Amino acid sequence: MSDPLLQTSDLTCLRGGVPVLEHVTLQLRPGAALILRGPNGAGKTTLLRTLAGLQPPGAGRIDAAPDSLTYAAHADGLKPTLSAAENLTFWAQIHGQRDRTRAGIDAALAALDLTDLRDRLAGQMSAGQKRRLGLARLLVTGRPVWLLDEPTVSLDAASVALFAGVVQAHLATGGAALIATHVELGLEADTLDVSRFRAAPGRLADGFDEAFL
Ligand SMILES: Nc1ncnc2c1ncn2[C@@H]1O[C@H](COP(=O)(O)OP(=O)(O)OP(=O)(O)O)[C@@H](O)[C@H]1O
Repeated sequence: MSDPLLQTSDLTCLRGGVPVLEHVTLQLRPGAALILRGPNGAGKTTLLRTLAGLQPPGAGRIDAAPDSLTYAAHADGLKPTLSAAENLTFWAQIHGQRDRTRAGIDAALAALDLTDLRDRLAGQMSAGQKRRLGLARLLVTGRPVWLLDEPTVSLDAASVALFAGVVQAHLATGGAALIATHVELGLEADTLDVSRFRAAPGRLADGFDEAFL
């Protein structure tokens, strides 16, 4: 069996400096998707943010190759005054994919059914179109592990199916995905209910840095 692309052991995840999850142990191997479940407030976003490096763990380990993770958060994170193609070019460049060709950008647009909107400013797109463009960014990062927080928000049924196909194709090429979602994506994947890692009511972690609210 191939080595995991992402592995945590005994991880404590903090929010606002207070432990939300404790003893999180998971593995993600090439070709695998893991669906994160749990009621509102259970800690799915907190776990993804911690894995993405947006806040330091309170304890435990995260093992992944350098620059192997990319995070698609609740917000689309688009530049409204750039076109769809310009947004993807920008995103490819900040992920060090400077040689990403026009064909690569166009392929990402096509995968999310955005070819006709190639030159449309992101700020002039509908909510679902913006979300599809936000998801197309994943394809130009060159990163194998996708951390996805409610990726299907604003998507209609056809777009949910389209996106599920994009994830499936990513897995088929040896990628992996950790997906927090309340929606059934139809992927062959294990599920993990983060409620089982709920931390005991806690106090502010030692050395808490307010930069990580
Ligand atoms: N900035 C913050 N400071 C302190 N606590 C926070 C902060 N953001 C979220 N929390 C708390 O952390 C806990 C976990 O929130 P989180 O956003 O990870 O849940 P979730 O499982 O993603 O929920 P949902 O399904 O609603 O998206 C919640 O109790 C929430 O109120």
